Amino acid sequence: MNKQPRQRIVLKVGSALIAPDRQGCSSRYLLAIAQFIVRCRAKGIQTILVSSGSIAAGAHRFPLKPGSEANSPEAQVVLKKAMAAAGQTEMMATWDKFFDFPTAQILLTHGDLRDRERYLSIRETVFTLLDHDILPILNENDTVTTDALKVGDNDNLSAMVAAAADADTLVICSDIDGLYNKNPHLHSDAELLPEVNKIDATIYAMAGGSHSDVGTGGMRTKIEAAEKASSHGIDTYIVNGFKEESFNALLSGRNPGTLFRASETPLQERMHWLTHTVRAQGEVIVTSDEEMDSAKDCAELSSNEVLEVKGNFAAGDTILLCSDDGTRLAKARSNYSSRLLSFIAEQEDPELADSFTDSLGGIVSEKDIALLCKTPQLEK
Ligand SMILES: Nc1ncnc2c1ncn2[C@@H]1O[C@H](COP(=O)(O)OP(=O)(O)O)[C@@H](O)[C@H]1O
Ligand SMILES: N[C@@H](CCC(=O)OP(=O)(O)O)C(=O)O
Repeated sequence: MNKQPRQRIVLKVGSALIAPDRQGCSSRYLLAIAQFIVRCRAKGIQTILVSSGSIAAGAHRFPLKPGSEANSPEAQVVLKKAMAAAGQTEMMATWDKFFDFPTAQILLTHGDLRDRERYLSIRETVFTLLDHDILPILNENDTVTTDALKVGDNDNLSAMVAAAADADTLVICSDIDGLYNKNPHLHSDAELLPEVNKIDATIYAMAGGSHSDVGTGGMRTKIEAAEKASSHGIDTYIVNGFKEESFNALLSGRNPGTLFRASETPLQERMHWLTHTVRAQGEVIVTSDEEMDSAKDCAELSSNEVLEVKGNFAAGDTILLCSDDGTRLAKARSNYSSRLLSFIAEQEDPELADSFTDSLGGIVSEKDIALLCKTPQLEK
């Protein structure tokens, strides 16, 4: 489905705004946010909500029983999943009562987003809901997800949703005015950055973690989200969701927080998905003198140039191509499993190795390669 010639906003609302004291959902801050959604829609701006808060909203249903074992990390995870299940319905009911139009719930995990078919299916569902003036409300499906399958924070999730939905703006509503040059909860002289045009290691170095009982990720995950969104041509705002003025400012075209400008050379949808949504299942190390400046160069990779195969991956999984000096060259879908590729790469006779790839095809295909601009391994 093609991008429609209209504005589309993804609004991400953090837990602190939904269930600030973990005593169920509170309408205290949501009214201004709901009004913003209503006013966006009245202006013809399509709106999608990514709402955190199921765990914080459900927490009050699980008072700690005397002598219970709920303090071990494993028990905490189990408890949070149950809180999310109980809190999600309460959270949806709370949003629903603000609107005189229908809402729809979409719960997903990273496992859904990294699978191309499921990703496209989510995309089409969102477009269909928007076409019918229904407000999509998304959250991670915390109850079913596992470490391997989760996105883990709704900042990154909102950026993946914004890219999937071809949005032009992502608004992250937080408990603070925007990105400061250092954590303002620790440094009284911290200064707010109104605009960020380039996200690099200096910007990441400004970000600390969360200080609240309910937030996940702090500023770091918001910058990651802004980086993902920007490279898909999406402007990202971090604003203070506690302040009604933030929403008035946005509606009148002013920036109330920090604006991360969209890249002027955005990635095309499929390349963006490969770069920012899919996670690599393994690595293929190639000699650093290899020319890897284009997708065509990568697609011409031969098994003789493979130095090492790391991790366990199946044919069709995504891998990182790295050079032996640690530079990340590209992300690509592998046409080989890790076992088969290792077997071929270990052949001492280059002609024999070539004969395998001649009959089985290239290690990666040109259409499934996203170049990574030669980023160092530990950039962030
Ligand atoms: N450089 C920074 N600028 C602003 N906030 C920061 C910074 N570094 C760390 N933080 C913390 O990030 C918090 C916001 O993230 P988080 O607690 O995850 O909330 P949310 O629920 O909105 O996602 C701030 O309240 C602050 O404590
Ligand atoms: N999916 C979780 C929220 C995770 C999250 O990122 O929370 P937050 O930092 O408050 O946006 C929930 O619904 O409780």
